Parts: sequence; C-alpha cells; structure tokens
Amino acid sequence: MQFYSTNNNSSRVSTKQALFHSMPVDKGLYMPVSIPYQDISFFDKIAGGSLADVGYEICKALFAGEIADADLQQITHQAFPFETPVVALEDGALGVLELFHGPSLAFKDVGARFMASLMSYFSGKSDQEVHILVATSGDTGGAVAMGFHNVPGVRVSILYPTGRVSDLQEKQLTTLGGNVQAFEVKGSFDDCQALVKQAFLDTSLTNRIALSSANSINIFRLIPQSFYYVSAYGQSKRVGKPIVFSTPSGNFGNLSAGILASKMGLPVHHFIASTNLNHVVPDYLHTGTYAPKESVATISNAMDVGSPSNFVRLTHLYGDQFDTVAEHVKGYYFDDPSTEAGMQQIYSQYGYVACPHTAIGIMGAQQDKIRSTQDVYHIALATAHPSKFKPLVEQVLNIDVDVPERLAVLATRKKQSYLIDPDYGSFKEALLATI
Ligand SMILES: N[C@@H](CCOP(=O)(O)O)C(=O)O
Repeated sequence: MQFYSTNNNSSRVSTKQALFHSMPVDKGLYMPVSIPYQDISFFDKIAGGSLADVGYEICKALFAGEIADADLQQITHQAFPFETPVVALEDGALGVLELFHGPSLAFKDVGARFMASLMSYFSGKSDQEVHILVATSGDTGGAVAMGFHNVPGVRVSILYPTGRVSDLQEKQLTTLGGNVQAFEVKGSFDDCQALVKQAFLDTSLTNRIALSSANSINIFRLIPQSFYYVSAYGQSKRVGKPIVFSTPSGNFGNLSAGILASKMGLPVHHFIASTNLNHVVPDYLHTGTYAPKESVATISNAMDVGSPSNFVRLTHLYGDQFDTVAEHVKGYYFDDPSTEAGMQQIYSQYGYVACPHTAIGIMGAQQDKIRSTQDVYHIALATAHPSKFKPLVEQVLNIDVDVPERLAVLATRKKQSYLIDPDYGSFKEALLATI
C-alpha cells in the first residue's frame, strides 16, 4: 500500500513509514492512495469467518505482494483472539455490534492490537526502540497500554485529562508499569491531543526518539477497525435487509473505518454519527459548516472531543463533496439527561445494559429508524463494556454490574502518573526526564 498526506495529494509513503511515522510533517493525515475495491462475492465468501479470518482476508487484498500471506495470517491471528458478535435487540430491525470482548473491554483493542502485531512484524527487522505517544479521553489509552505492555523494543507514554476519565479507565492507564507510563494533564482531551501532535512536529524531539502514534491519527488504527464492519455484515446477512451502522463518535476514527470498509465495496445503506454534546460533526452534517470547539465534559467521556482528528479523513473519503457526505452520513446527538434516559429505556425495553457511549449509538439508531422511510437493519456499535463505568451504570439503572476479572484486578493497584500542565514545554521536559 501507499499513502498520501491529506495536505499534499502527490506525496507518497510506504506502509512501514505510515505505520511508524504516523503523521506527515505537513500536519496532514495519511490516507491510502487507493482502496482496492472488492465485489460482493468477496464479502459473501468471508462472511461467517472469525474476526481474525475476516481480517486476514482483507489484509491479503490490501497488502498483496508486500507482506507474505503467512505473516499476515500470524499478524491477524495474534491480534484478534476474540470476536465481535452482533447481538439482536429487535429481531430483524436493530442489533448491537459488541466490540468490547478484548483485553481492555473497549473497541480500541482491535486497532491497538493490530498495530502492536504489525509493528512487531516490522521491528523484528530493526534494532531501534519505538516510543508510542497516545492521547486518550478514556478508552484508547487502556487498549494501547495493554496491547503494547511488555512488547520488546516499545515504550508507551499515555496522556489523559485529569478528572475526566472513569476510575477503572484510569487504573488501566496508570497501573501496568514496565514499559507503560502515564501523564495526567491538567486540561481537556483536546489539550492532550494537541501536545501529542506538537511532539510529532518537534524535530529536536523526533531526532532523539523514534516517536509513533497509536491514536487514530495513525491510519493503521483505522484499517483494522474496518474488519468488524465486514464481520457484522457477514453476521447479519440472514436478515436480508440493507445495513445502517450507528457509530458512537468522538475523534471519528471508528466512523472513518466504517466508511473505509464501504469504499472497499462493503454494502452499507448509510452511517450514523452519534455523539454527545460535543456535536461539531452532526452540526456540520446539518449546516455544511465545520466549527471545532472546546470540548465539554459529559458522562460519555471517551467521546469528549471538540476538534476531531479524523474529520479531514471523513471528508477525503467522500472526495470533499459535502452533499455526498451528508447523504451517506446522518448525525444525531444527545445530552447527559437524554443519555441516562436512553440507558434506562434500552434496559427496560431490551434488558440490555449499555454503557453511556453504546447507549448513544443505540439512540442514534432509534432516531434514524423513526425518520427512515426504508426497511433497513440498524446496527449500533457497542464500544465499551458497561463495567468500565460501573458506578454510573449502577446508579442510572439501579442494578449491580459485574466487573470482568481482567478489569477487577486493577482496582486495588496503585496509580502512578506524572501530573503536568497543559503546555508543550512542561510535557517535553517531563517526557525527556523519564527517558
Ligand atoms: N475516544 C478516544 C479519544 C482518542 O481517540 P482516538 O480514536 O484517536 O484514539 C479515547 O477513548 O481515548
């Protein structure tokens, strides 16, 4: 594969460069020069396979002649020892695609583990240590920490906004130790993301350390996320209706991954961008004007992003044609009281316990269903396990929520983090002091 920068259509880098350098120096984002189109028989043939098998078949189409089939088989099967099942809420009308069965209990495991696996494949051929920088509003950090923990030749630094992630999310970020360290930033997720982006453009730093990103600014976080859309198509074929995906969205990597799958040929009727009060993209879809804002804190904290990194990819995927984007992507947003009411309605109607992010995805699907004139199958993406937000979910639904063992063991561990101001000088000094 080759990649261009969204700021320079004629630039070209290889898979390895895009993976390790993550972000072009011109401040754009990498995009595939071409997305190999597959006809429907391809998707029908791989339907029903495991996530690892689906990923392997797509990788063969993407990386043919570049990475040997046997290596792709190893990369995908090492990355995905779990599944992403579609669970029916309303038979033939509404389902949830559960993406939280991986180690960190969030959809980010898919991208983070694929990246770790692919980086190990390439760095097996080099001696240089890679330093992964990642900004998180809650879920990415945990998945990256677990995905790269104790991976030889890799060091991980996580930046998160103090007081704006759940207790168990914070434990995932701050208790692993070893090659994983956390910086607690006195600011918002957008501040964390800005610090990471500035680090990539700081040559006095990048000349000393081989920096790489595991946020969705890295195109190799998005490519594997397209696999579960394909898997969901396979699992839902029996319904026999066009599919609409409702994607809870913050940085818009997850939605961009779905659109990438549709550009590969996956039949998707349309997408829904479901957000919380950080609704700059739904606003854009309604007005045509994109106006990033300061993020506001909500109970669906992982989606508290005011300036989504992947907006530019979203528009590039549709050739910068607003009418095409607006036709294929609908936007809905919900404030906290509506989210809590939605969690209650989903529990009482379907007996389904949804985290606030997943609830927003389901509510987006329900809103769209009301407006839809076509008989379609709505699939909402369930992005995180409800236990990651145990106190909130228990209080809103008045139930006990069990915490899976892999998360429960973290609860008694001691948090270790570096508290820093949200300015680049403080971050750089703190980062260099740890090396
Ligand atoms: N929602 C994210 C924010 C970072 O987004 P990413 O997709 O760029 O990693 C989180 O939970 O950290």
